[in-house]
Amino acid sequence: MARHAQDPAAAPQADPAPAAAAPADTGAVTPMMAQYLEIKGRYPDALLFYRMGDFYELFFDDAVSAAAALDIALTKRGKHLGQDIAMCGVPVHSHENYLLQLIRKGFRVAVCEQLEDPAEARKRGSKSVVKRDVTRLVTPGTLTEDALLDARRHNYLAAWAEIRGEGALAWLDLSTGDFHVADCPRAGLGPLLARLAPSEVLVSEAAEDPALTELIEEAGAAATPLARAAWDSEGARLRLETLFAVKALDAFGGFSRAQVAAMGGAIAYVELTQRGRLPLVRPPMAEAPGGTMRIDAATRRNLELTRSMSGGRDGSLLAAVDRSVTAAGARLLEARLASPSTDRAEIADRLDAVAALIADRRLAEDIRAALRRAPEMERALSRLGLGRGGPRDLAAIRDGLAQGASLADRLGAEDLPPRLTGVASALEGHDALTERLETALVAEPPLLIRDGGAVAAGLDPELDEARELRDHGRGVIAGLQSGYAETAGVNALKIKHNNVLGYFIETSALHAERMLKPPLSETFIHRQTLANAVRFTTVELSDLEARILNAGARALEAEKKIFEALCAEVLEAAPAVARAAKALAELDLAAGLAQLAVEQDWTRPVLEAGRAFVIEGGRHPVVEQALRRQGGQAFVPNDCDLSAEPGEGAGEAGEPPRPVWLLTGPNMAGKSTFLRQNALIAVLAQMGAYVPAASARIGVVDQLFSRVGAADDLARGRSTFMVEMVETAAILNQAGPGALVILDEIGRGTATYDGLSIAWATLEHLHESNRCRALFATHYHELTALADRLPGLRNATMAVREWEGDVVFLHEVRAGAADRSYGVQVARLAGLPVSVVERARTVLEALEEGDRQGAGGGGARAKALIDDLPLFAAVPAPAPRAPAEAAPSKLEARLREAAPDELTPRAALDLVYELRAMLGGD
Ligand SMILES: Nc1ncnc2c1ncn2[C@@H]1O[C@H](COP(=O)(O)OP(=O)(O)OP(=O)(O)O)[C@@H](O)[C@H]1O
Repeated sequence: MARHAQDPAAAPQADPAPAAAAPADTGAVTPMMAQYLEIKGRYPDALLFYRMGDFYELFFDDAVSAAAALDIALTKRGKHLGQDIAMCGVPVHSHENYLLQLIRKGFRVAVCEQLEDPAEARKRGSKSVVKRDVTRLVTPGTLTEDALLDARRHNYLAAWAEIRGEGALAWLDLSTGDFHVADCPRAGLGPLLARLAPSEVLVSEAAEDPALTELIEEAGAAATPLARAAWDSEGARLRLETLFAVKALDAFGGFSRAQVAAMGGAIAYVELTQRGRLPLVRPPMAEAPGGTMRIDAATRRNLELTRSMSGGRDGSLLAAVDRSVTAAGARLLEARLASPSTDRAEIADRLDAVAALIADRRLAEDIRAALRRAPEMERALSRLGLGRGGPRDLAAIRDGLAQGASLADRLGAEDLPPRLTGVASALEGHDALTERLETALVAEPPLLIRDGGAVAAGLDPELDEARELRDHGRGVIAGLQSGYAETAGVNALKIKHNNVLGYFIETSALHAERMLKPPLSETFIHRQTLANAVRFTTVELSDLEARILNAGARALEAEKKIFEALCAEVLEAAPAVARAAKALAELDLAAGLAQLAVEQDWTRPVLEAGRAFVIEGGRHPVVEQALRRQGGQAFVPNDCDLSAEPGEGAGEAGEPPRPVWLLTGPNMAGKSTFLRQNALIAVLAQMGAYVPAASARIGVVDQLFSRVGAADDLARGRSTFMVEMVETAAILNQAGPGALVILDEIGRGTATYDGLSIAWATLEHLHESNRCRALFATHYHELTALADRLPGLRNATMAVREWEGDVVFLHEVRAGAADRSYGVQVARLAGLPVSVVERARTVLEALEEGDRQGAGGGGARAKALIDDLPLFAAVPAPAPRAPAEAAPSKLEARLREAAPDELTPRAALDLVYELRAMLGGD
């Protein structure tokens, strides 16, 4: 629990609390309160952490909000303009935890520090206030502390700009320096945010667009408006050129005005929050349009790419494929998985690296062993860049580079594909810096430089001497004592210490005689004569004393100087160090994917130019691993061929392509699993991983869509069915020929016939208009008849066997259509009461019988059955629906619009014929 700075001991060095010295009700404002209000006035949207000695204090409304959010005591202190001042505080030494809680709850925090020693302030007069100012504005997107970050995830700050209808998104991880930008029209913002999952998104204040804010918040990020001036593309260009110390930004490639504005907005915000300290940002990388597979938010959720449905990492594809041993490797894996490539050369390059490490298992093992010992360099470097680093960050760079160098040696001896030779060369050439850090730092330095003991012995004679004095002052004095005894020829001479004189030389009155006379009196200076002892000092002794007293502070000063010099040297080499850090991440990723492929028996996919999609023996990576963990049934592999162009498929030459599969089969038979596994195989293949299949041949997928009969989205006030339809509409409007679409039980959220009709029309649209590769699972068996009419449609079904009235799932996908649903059997497996299952079975039989007899008969029969059974007969019949609720039939509508008075006999007869025809039948 945070204590409160109310007792004077808690804030020994601080000046009086804001109102403590204020006459309680005169309304006068103390100088300190004036300072507080002035600073707070500049940060109206943030909680102000106002430093007072060992505490950060919060006042007024800030205190009320923070005390509630942190569950700490809220107190009162003094008055301001006649009102009590609310106050609460958190200790400086443990403030990070509180900071994190506040940021998670959506607050921003301005950290206001004391910029001078309180003693300095006192020199200006007893009433003067310690100088203070905000040194940092802490927001979700600008965190750099390890304690506040998830090591295995990026923490992106994104900025979206729009100039004359052209949009762009820039994203920056301040904790690693990664900086990217891409064209991003408003319509593409949702999917891109879903991919990046930034924690904060900056938009122009001028936009004032609630829909935009809603979109950002839906992506789980905080939306932060930024003044219009920050986005001006010319100002932004200058800001970027200054940051990267280049004459023209073009040095990094051509950027559109919107891209420059977005990048400039992000950097302006960083400058604002870091109070002018320029972070170590890597030169921006522009993402080529269409360079990655487009996957929207709903698809990501559905396929559980990086998060499972329940929101955590467990159960996601990411968790199932992560074999990385470093945090940077894990971050790279997530970034790749979230944005599979569409560039075949790039994919092949990545796969070559994985293949090489599968071929040489020894090498892969050695790499992983070395990486386990390599500390996090990216975040250490970024903290050093922001002046927030410590000795341990330097040690991380030292050890990371050292591991890198030994890895480079190991890799250099092998014949490797380009990506791995590139890694090796990025890891070479840091020897001078590594050696420098090795000689300068102790093996395990402390977290903070002010703790002392970071710099190794033997580096700096001045530091060594100061430490010697600090730690062994007594020994040095003892050495001096024996020297003096010899010089004076007085064995009984002692060096002693008291609080009045400090160190002094003491001898008996008898021996003192000689020392009071020349030549000894030139060395020994008389200080005090007591009854039977005389005390002396020497210039050397008082000098030594002063040095012993200051030794601790001097040692620390010397360490700080060396630390700063080392930081400067590391920052000088920052771009190369950052490249080495990236290279280690790349190596970790490749070695992890190789490990995964070997361990899970995965295969290298073949990426093609056309629209093939031939998977043999495909498996679902997450379900398969879950089944294996449970130790029960093995996963049943299944083939899939959605190839869309003649000659691409696995079948006989001349067989027409059937890119759309309609999958039927009972509940629980494995339809959803099959659908998803094929999408996941495409994602894995294009991120550059091996895939869970016996073989896979895939024409690059540029858009991936997946929809499941949706869950309610009550937060947005949409019903299940509405969500499902909105999402389906998005697919039908967007999916192009390169898309892969997965639709699971579309239409199930409404009445049977409406659902069936919608599913029907959707399937036809996919086949006729979108002409993409698609998998469509349904319970509407009626749809299977479409295979006769749509040449690109193939019926497939999940095989089951019936055994003693129960259904046994074989999990095999076969050609053809399911004959029935087995829903009742599945209900029985699920443990529905026997009476209910039996009743359901009877009702089902009646309905099926009715169906065979024609539409009306079934209903009548079911009604008769219901009447038969007391259980159901006891339930009162539902009240008849109000006529207004029922939509008028065509017949009724036609009749209603007829005006009898105006009809000629002939027209009336025609109307009768017309109505009779509408009625249908014989
Ligand atoms: N190929 C397979 N091999 C082994 N087990 C499988 C396979 N496919 C699915 N299963 C098992 O069957 C369970 C149900 O699968 P899934 O949810 O895909 O069925 P479904 O047909 O979509 O069901 P519903 O229609 O009720 O949604 C899975 O959780 C898994 O345990």
